[in-house]
Amino acid sequence: MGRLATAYRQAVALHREALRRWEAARRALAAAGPAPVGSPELVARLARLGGELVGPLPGTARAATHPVPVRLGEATTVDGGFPVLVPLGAGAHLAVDTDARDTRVGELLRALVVRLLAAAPAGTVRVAGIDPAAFGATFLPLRPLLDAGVLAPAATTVAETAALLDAAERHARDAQGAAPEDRELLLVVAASAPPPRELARLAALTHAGPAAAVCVLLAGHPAAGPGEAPPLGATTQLRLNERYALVGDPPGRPFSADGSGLAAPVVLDGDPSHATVTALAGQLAEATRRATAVTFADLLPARRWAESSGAGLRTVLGRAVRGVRLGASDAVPGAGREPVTVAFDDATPHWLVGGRTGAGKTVFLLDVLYGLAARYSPAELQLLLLDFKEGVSFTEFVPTERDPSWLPHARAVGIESDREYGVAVLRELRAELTRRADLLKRHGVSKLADLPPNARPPRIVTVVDEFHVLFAGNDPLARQAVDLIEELARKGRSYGLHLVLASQSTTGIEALYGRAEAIFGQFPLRVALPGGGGVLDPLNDVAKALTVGTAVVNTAGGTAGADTQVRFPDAHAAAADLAALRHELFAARPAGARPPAVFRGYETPRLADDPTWAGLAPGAEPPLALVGRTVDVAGSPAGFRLDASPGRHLAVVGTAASGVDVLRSAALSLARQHARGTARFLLAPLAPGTTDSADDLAMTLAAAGHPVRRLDVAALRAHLADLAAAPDRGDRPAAPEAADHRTGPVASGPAPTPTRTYLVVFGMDAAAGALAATEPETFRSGHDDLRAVLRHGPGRRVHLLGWWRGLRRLAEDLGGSQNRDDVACLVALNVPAADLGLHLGAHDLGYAPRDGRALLVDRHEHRTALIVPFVGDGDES
Ligand SMILES: Nc1ncnc2c1ncn2[C@@H]1O[C@H](COP(=O)(O)OP(=O)(O)OP(=O)(O)O)[C@@H](O)[C@H]1O
Repeated sequence: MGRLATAYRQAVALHREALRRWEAARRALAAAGPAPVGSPELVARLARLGGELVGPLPGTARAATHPVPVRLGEATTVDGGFPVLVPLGAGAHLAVDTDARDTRVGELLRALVVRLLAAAPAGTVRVAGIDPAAFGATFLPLRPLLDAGVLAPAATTVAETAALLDAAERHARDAQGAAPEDRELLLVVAASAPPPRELARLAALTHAGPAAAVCVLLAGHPAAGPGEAPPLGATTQLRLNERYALVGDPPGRPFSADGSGLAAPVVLDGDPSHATVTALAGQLAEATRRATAVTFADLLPARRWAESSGAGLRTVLGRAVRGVRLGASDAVPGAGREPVTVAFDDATPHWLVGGRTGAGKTVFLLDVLYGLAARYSPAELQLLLLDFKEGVSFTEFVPTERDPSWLPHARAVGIESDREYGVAVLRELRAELTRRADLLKRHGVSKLADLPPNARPPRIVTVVDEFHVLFAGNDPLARQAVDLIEELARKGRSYGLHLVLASQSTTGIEALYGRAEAIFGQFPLRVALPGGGGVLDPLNDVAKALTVGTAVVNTAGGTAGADTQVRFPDAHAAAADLAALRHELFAARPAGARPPAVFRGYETPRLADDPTWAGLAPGAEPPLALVGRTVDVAGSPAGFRLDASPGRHLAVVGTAASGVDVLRSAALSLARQHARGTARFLLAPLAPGTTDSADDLAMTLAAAGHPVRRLDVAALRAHLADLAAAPDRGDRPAAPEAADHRTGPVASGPAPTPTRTYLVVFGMDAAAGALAATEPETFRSGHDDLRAVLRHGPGRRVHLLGWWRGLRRLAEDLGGSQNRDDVACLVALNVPAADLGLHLGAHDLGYAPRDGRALLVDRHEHRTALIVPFVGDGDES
């Protein structure tokens, strides 16, 4: 009877008090005059008013620094009900004697979580759940909050609980050291009591005070005497009976004078609706996204090109993500603002970047490159950019038709690079390393940083995207690439040469077996993007929970504990800003700056577009037969000088139809180096389907004023005999053929005398039968004549340009591979590398035949190079 009477008195008193405050606040609000709806002033006033009556307005409570009143249910009295609010937040906790397997407790806990989250500004409360008894089921209805990143997956095992407590204790320590406005509240919700050890740690958190910014909601904690459960500090205790909850005195705001708590029984609030949870999660996710968004502008320095690369290069990657790791693989990210800076210097000379496809690797690299390019002038920094995937990672740094600007730091850019191109770039770098070693020696110093500023060359950052392609396979090329990378990684630090190797898979690269440690040991800075945990130590699993737009940066070779989680901006989304910066840097480029050398693996170069072709003019001696572009850093012309040495002929070998184009390029480029009418072309389209090409070529040559004649097999045979027998005939045209294709003005004047003869045979192998036959009178075969022409022709200004569809046929025509020097210039198309090696007597050619590529071999010059042959479209005239 006494208890009921007390409850009644308390209820009436609470009602009166509430009415009194309401009235006072209403009057105060009115007296203060009107405030515009939505104004911060009105919000602040309402917040004060609301906070005093029923709890804070949504999104305004500073629960990270002060307890805030949160409703937990309704007290029932004979006069009716009234809401019961208890203080929760930093330093104010709640315990229930029953665990969440009682549905009322689960519902209450969820309601409190939702209310606290709703009350505080977005991003200032994070929630971590412990639920050993129900294996996390208590938190399932809050799933949208998990997706929004404010709730961590529940700890259900002892290990997970211990890890969570580690994190919570770390959080408490950090918060105690942080300014109040920087604190975030960690709400630890135990749906059932963990084992005694962990329970004791949880209890200790309730004694840590408000500065620790922790709030504990602990269910299944009987408010029993000492010894049975660790005592809790600053905690409102709830006891459940069959129908009601009895609410103990809240810390600092007791209901009773004697410690007996609220005298009225309380009906606890039920679950928040799913719609409420979803809406809240949506708001929080959006607010978190906005609060933590990092923009491209965050990466840029206040002034362009203001920094010196003497001691190294630095740039801002993004912002640190402040997060509590809550278990083996989970993190609840918080909104960090501190910029994360990374460097290429003595401590972190090279970087290894990992991330699955679509993880944001390209974006990350663009962020880094623009960040560096904005800070350092081209005199301080140069870039070599190699991309081995299909894509457009670095295209924006090179001039295009649409945008002729380029990044002035870029020296060479490879897009969809060939491995051979990659190796060529690495070779250039090694040559640079040697040059720098000499430079350092001359100045008597041991590293770039010690050179006087006026003698110091720029640091060079080489980025290799999808580097596993470069090392793919176990062929000589892969081994060369690995050797070069190892040397550059080892020595680059002192010489200002820095490497960034990025890949979706950094393991299982055969060419690296046994050497990965030695090589990657030189890459102390590791960047793990989503799916890129392979670049970290196997024991370091921080990268597991990464989402696109975040990365783990580790400065200790991936070892756990040296990690910073960073959020970086989406460079793709800021394309306009990037372009603006690029144009700004382009406009500021030094006088005489040259665009980067560009290699586009997908490109099919045309003779007519080639700068070397454009520069060809009559009178070149010896003339150059252009066939394509070399796969090297400069994209240098691929061709052969046809001088007077025996064997200066061209054999194009392979079944690929591009053989026709190669011959065409060679013939047209040669023609361009002769004055009108001074070169004679004998065209023999012997392989099926080559007649049109030969006719087309004939017309173009004739239009350029050169005498042209079409030959069939018999005529070829006859001409070979003629050319072999009459040493001086090469200089003169045979009478009837000279005017065959003459057109235009040339026909009107006296014809100049051709000084060279080019015999262009489309499908030399088709003539094998005819050449094998012996002349009855002379006993000479066509092969005898051919071989005589091959040996003596160049001396008489006669050169053969032939396409053989098989290597064996070529060898037979030459009379065995011992005569291989008789045709010293070779363009091998789709010829198996082993056969080619055998023919050339060369091992380890490192050539893999593929579309759009050929191997150029000049036996006289000991030159072997991968080339991209020209394709013809008849535009060269
Ligand atoms: N910081 C970021 N914030 C938001 N979105 C991002 C961020 N970084 C990348 N993305 C998005 O992720 C997608 C993939 O990015 P990106 O092209 O860089 O991936 P990648 O790892 O290079 O993929 P791939 O290897 O397949 O080319 C893009 O749509 C990009 O807009």
